[in-house]
Amino acid sequence: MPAPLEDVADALRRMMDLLLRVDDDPALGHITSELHAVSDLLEAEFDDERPFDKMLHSDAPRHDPVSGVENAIAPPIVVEVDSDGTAHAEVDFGLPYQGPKGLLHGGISALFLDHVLSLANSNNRSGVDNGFLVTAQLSLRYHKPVPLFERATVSARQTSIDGRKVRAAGEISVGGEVAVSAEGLFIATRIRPADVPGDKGGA
Ligand SMILES: CCCCCCCCCCCCCC(=O)SCCNC(=O)CCNC(=O)[C@H](O)C(C)(C)COP(=O)(O)OP(=O)(O)OC[C@H]1O[C@@H](n2cnc3c(N)ncnc32)[C@H](O)[C@@H]1OP(=O)(O)O
Repeated sequence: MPAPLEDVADALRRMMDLLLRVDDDPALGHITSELHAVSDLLEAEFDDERPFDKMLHSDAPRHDPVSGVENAIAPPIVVEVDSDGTAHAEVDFGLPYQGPKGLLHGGISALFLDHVLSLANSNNRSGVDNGFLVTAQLSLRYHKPVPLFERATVSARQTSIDGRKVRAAGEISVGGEVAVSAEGLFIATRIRPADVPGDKGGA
C-alpha cells in the first residue's frame, strides 16, 4: 500500500526537530549518509525539477509552508473558519521556528499571519474581482514575544472589500493576550484562475 506523502513529511518534521537538539557527534557521519540514501530514493521518483503544476492542481493547500501537510516546513496548522468569517488555528511552535532563545522568530509570525489573513479573505470573496488574492502590504506590530512550546492562536478576519482591494486584520495570541497584531492589504490580480491551465482556484 502506498504511504501517504503526509506521513513522510511528518517523519521529516520529527527529524528536523531532533537535529536541533543534538550536538556534533561521530554518529552524525553515518546519519548523513543514510539521509542522502533516502534522498536518492526520493529523487528517483520525479523528473520535473520545478513541479509547480502539482500545487496548482491541488484541491486543498497541501504544499504551502504553513498548512501544507505534505510540506515538512509546515507544522502544519489546521485553519478553521467560523460562520462569522473568522479564521483561526492553534499551534505550538517548536524549535524549527526559533528566533531569539526560546522565542518565535518574528518572520515566522509574519508568515503565519499572512497565511491566516489570506484564508480569512479567500473564504469571503463575494463582490471581489475573480483574480488571485495576493498580499500587497502586510503591517505587523510585535507587542510581546511569542514563547515556543506554548499554545498560540492565530486568528484573522476580513475588514473591508473595495473593488480589487481586500483588507484583513489578525493576531497571534498566547494565554488570551495579543502578542503580534497584523493588518494586510490583498489585491485581486488581473490574471484569473481561469487563465491558468488546470488551476482549481487557490488563494
Ligand atoms: C485550493 C488551492 C490551494 C492553494 C492555496 C494555498 C494557500 C496559500 C495561501 C497563502 C497565500 C499568502 C499570500 C501570499 O503569499 S501572496 C504572494 C505575495 N504577494 C505577491 O507576490 C504580490 C506581488 N505583487 C503583485 O502581484 C502586484 O503588485 C499586485 C497584484 C499586488 C498589484 O499589481 P497591479 O498591477 O494589479 O495593481 P494596479 O496597479 O492595477 O493597482 C490596483 C490598485 O491597488 C493599489 N496597489 C497596488 N499595489 C499596492 C500596494 N503594494 N500597496 C498599496 N496599494 C497598492 C493601486 O494603487 C491601485 O489602487 P487604485 O488606484 O485602484 O485605488
